[in-house]
Amino acid sequence: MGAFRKAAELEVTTKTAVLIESLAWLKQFNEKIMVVKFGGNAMVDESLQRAFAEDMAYLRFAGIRPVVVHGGGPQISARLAELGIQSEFRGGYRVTTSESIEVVRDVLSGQISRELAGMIDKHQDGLAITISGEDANLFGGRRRGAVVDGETVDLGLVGDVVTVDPTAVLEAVNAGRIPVIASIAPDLDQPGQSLNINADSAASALAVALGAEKLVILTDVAGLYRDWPDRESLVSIIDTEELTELLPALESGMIPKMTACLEAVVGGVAKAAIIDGRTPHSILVEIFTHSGIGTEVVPA
Ligand SMILES: Nc1ncnc2c1ncn2[C@@H]1O[C@H](COP(=O)(O)OP(=O)(O)O)[C@@H](O)[C@H]1O
Ligand SMILES: CC(=O)N[C@@H](CCC(=O)OP(=O)(O)O)C(=O)O
Repeated sequence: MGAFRKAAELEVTTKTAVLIESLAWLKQFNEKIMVVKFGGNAMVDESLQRAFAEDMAYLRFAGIRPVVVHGGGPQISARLAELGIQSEFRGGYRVTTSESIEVVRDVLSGQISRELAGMIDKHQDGLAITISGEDANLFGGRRRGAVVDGETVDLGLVGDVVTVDPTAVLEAVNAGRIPVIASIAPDLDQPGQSLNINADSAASALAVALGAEKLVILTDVAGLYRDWPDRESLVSIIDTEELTELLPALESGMIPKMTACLEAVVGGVAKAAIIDGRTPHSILVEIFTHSGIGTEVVPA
């Protein structure tokens, strides 16, 4: 009986400590915009998507204003494979043809945005609103290449976000809604043409334009590893100067991801964090505890 009571008391003390630790963060982030990028590799099963939707509702009802930008790389590759089209990545970006851009749009705006919004809406009708980067003048893009082994290579219909009109997103957020955004943009140089935008870089450009307090990127690794794949080399905090030096040594998906964090923080976002989205509710630990998790990028 004594031991049982002690265990119960300890459980209450632990829960109380976690709840009260969140007070500092609830105050800091109250009514602030937080851009959350949900990577395609972090949403590989429905239960992770459901937990993510729950977290977004949690943030919103805790007084924070979350804005979701989602990816869908593995899902786009799967759909292309069904159509007999092979995926090719260069420098972390998908080489995109006029055929594959239609698939990119279909999977991102037509499928994933709707699925995520539907799951968020389960917490309150009309809580989420889907917005594509092609809607309401949200993004304007310009074609870009990638640098591979010191050479610039062509990526086809791939772009950077060069203009952001955040009006529609701000209207949604001010109405208490959670925007769910797909990373595709009209090409400013070629009217009628769409460009495939890496979702990390779209999230970063949007975070800067919105003056977001924080950018959080959910992926399928614990964070940035300095000597990938050495699991002992996880970086917990890095400033923009050190990251600028490290960037040329990075490979594959980490290139757009860390570039996005760097550009967000240089652009005025106070912090950018990369966390493991495969652990359900990891974002709550990142936001509401002192130690956080994953890798945090801060100003130099
Ligand atoms: N230095 C590094 N640190 C962590 N992950 C790395 C690193 N270099 C390459 N990677 C790879 O990058 C992947 C994450 O990028 P990506 O697949 O594009 O994710 P997402 O779909 O979430 O955008 C990791 O799963 C890992 O395989
Ligand atoms: C240009 C480019 O690479 N675009 C990405 C867009 C989706 C994305 O970024 O998805 P993740 O966040 O899951 O990687 C692609 O086609 O895969």
